[in-house]
Parts: sequence; C-alpha cells; structure tokens
Amino acid sequence: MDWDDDDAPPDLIETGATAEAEVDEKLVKVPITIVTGYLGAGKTTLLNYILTARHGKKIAVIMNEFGDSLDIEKSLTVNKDGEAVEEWMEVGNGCICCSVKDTGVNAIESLMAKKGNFDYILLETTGLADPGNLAPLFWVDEGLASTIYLDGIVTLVDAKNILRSLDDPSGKVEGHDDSDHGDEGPVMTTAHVQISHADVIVINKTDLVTDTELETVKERIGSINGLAKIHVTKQSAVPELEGVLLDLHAYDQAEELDRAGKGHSHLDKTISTLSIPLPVLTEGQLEAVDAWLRSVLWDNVLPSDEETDQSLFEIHRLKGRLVLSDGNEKMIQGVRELFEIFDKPNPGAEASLAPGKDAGKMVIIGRHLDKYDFERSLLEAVRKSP
Ligand SMILES: Nc1nc2c(ncn2[C@@H]2O[C@H](COP(=O)(O)OP(=O)(O)OP(=O)(O)O)[C@@H](O)[C@H]2O)c(=O)[nH]1
Repeated sequence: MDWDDDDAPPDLIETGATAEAEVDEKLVKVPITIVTGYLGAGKTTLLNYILTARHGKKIAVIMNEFGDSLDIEKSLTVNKDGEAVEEWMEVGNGCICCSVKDTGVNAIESLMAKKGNFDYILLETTGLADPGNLAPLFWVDEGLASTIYLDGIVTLVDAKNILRSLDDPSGKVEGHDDSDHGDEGPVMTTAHVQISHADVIVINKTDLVTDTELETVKERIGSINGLAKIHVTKQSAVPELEGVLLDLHAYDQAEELDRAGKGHSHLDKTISTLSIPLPVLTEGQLEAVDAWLRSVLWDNVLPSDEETDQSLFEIHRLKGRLVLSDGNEKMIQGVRELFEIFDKPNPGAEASLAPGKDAGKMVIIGRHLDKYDFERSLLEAVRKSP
C-alpha cells in the first residue's frame, strides 16, 4: 500500500515501507511494545530515537493518555520527512478498557485493516500507568490468530529520581491496599510495578548521577526485577534496537532465565525476584507444576503439606524452563494471573542436562514473596507427584 505524502494517515510514521513487505502483510504478526515510565523519565525521547533509527519502517505510536484504559481518541505522532507533528485521531471502535480484554487488539486490527499493517506498534503509557493492567490486553492466545503480539514491556527510569520515587508513599498504587488484612507492609509505588513488569529497563539521564549513585540504582532495580535486561543511557540512546528494545519476543521465549540468581535479594522491601531451581520432571510432575501455578496464580493459595494458605502475595511476572525426562523442554510465561506452558521453541538449541541435575528453573517477581516458602511448596508438589 502506498501513501501519498498528503494522504498519510496521522497514526503512521510513513518512512517508506517497501512493496515486498506489503506482500506479506497478511501473514506477518506485528509486535507491540509497551513503553512505560514516570513523567519525565525520557519516554518521548526514546520514541523519537526509535523513529529516527527505524527510518524506512511504518511505526504506529499510540499514546495511552488515560492510564489503564485506552480511549478511542489518541494523540498520535506523525512523522513526515523527519518532522514529527502531533495530531488527534479516532480509531472508532468504542472505548478500549481492561474489562473487555480483546477490544484493544480489535481496535488496532481494524486500524491496520484500514491503513495497512505497521512494522511496529509502540504504546506509550502515562507516567502513572500500571503495565500489568495493559499487558494482558495484548498477550493474546495463539488460537485467536491475532495479527499483533505483545513483544515486551520497556520501562524508562530517571537515574536521578528513581530511588526517591520508589520510597515515596504518595506514589502508592491504588487497588493494592493490604490494610484490610491488617498488613500495611512497605508501600508499593507505581515505580515498583513499572519495574516489576518490565522486560527491558532503560536507566536514563545518567549524566545527572555519579558512578556510585548509578551502581546503587542498578542494584536496587536488579533486586526488584532480576529478569529484565538493564541498559544505561543518556538521552534514551540505547546501543541498538534489535533485541534490545524491539523484536524482544519476551513472551514467547524464556532465555533470560539464567540472569536471575538463586534465591532472592532483599534490597527492596516491597518487590523481589525469587528463583527456584527445578529437577528433571516426569509427565505427571509437569501436571503438578501446572496445578501449582493454577493454585498460586488463580486462587492466591500456596499449597503446602501443613496448610493451604489464602495469601497476601501478589505475583506480577513469572517465567520458567521445565526439562522433562523424555528430553523435551517446556517454557512458562506468566503475567499477573495469566500463564502459559508451551513447548520450547528451537528444541535442541541448548545442550541437554545430565539426569538428576537441577535442570529447570522458575523465576517469580512479586510482592510479599519473602513471607512464604514458595520453593518448598513447589518442590513438595513436584515430589508428591509420580
Ligand atoms: N539531562 C538529561 N535530560 C534528558 C535526558 N533524556 C531526556 N531528557 C530531557 O528530560 C525531559 C523529559 O524527557 P521526555 O522524553 O519528554 O520524558 P517523558 O518520559 O516522555 O515525559 P512525559 O511525556 O512528561 O511523561 C526533556 O526535556 C528531555 O530533553 C538525559 O539523558 N539527560
């Protein structure tokens, strides 16, 4: 599809997509990247950087002006001849809100039906958005044959202010109040949830901090989210885009599992990353892991020998690798209560492990994880199964 300069729709960054690309446009799935971060962290600077670096690609930038719901009226960045202008447009499909999970996808699909496929979709959230509410909108079941897929969540943090934001009670996320349960706990701020759900964290504005301050920021962020790739930037200029910010495939593989060390760190009192090594599993034990996940993620119940505890923990992100006794491997991906266990892509890509050795791993990012013995519960569930 060719766009006249004069007719170019306001949502497209029209930088000269090729005819060849358009032949495949019905077959190709378009990645959507959620870009989140506090006010002034450098999101717009990052988006402009991507648009410039991806000259020649058709990129839709959607501004989520209203926090956790996407409204039909969106401010969209247009780029013509390197000049960015901002306009308002109507997607025209009603309000996209979290209660209607597939509407966000439908609206973008109908937009693409009208305008032709994009190469990338970048969804910039407001400074206050909880990406955990948005990700499930776009993490669509394969069976639904959507033309878009959630590629990953990128969180920008301002190196100078992030520690203050993490400790600022006024940044508390609404709707996660434990006071009903008599457990106030340390405050969970929007900065926490933006970091805990991230697949990539860009620590920006590093020109405003010393090396020592930067190290402290990195350690704190790494203790909250031990899975995310961390990049350190000035003016949001990441070293490259491929696999760094774009084309992450963060929800269809789990290669970064080994980044998370064993056990968990306590640098941040609110959110931590917990890593549990798993043995080689039989088919029955695989089912036990599935049942354990359903209990933990759907019912908030951590099964254990002594008790079944309705718990206060809150899981934001979960990834895993399961090695089976027949030599196959499975991956686990989870965000909030949603999870999926699926065959490892590219089987045989990694050397197989010696039998009996800890072979698999589950990494959990969430709140109040240190109050419960997740490892014992999971390993017991596995051991009890044939
Ligand atoms: N010193 C410094 N300033 C930066 C850097 N990156 C961006 N800025 C500036 O910080 C300000 C905020 O950057 P934006 O990219 O607009 O941040 P944002 O996250 O989009 O902010 P909102 O749109 O307000 O949520 C702008 O004036 C940028 O020029 C950096 O690395 N160092």
